Amino acid sequence: MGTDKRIVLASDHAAIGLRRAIAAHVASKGWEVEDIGPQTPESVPYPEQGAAAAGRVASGDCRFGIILCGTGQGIMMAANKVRGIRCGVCSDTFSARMIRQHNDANMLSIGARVVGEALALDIVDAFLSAEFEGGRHATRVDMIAAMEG
Ligand SMILES: O=C[C@H](O)[C@H](O)[C@H](O)COP(=O)(O)O
Repeated sequence: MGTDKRIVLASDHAAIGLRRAIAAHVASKGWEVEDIGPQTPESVPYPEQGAAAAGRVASGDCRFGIILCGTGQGIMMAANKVRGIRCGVCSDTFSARMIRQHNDANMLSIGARVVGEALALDIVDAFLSAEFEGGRHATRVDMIAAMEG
């Protein structure tokens, strides 16, 4: 299977259960899942987990990344420090679709203490089924890339 159907998942300790549910869900949709963990409930710092997942996307080894922490915010901040990563936190399906269509996001972050499992799976589906629209949006995404120096 090529990298176009490979997705990396990672979380901190606050989102293990939801991460596993998402992993099973995307695997059932035909995605090859690389799950960075953690697998045990001990506290793990979200910056390390976000950076690890972002590295897999930035390297081109994974097409997308889905990351989770309690709010989705901290791990998103860490992932966006990695060159080439565009990650948004989503608690609704509209935003999940729009960060693909307008922002060409390559990572999605979800807060496990914010949204329930059913909504989280819908958010994942919205993200993975949307396509970047290019055009005027590409110009703006290029401006973000230019900020990376
Ligand atoms: O943005 C940070 C995340 O929400 C973390 O999951 C959260 O800060 C972890 O908190 P705690 O260490 O109290 O479980």
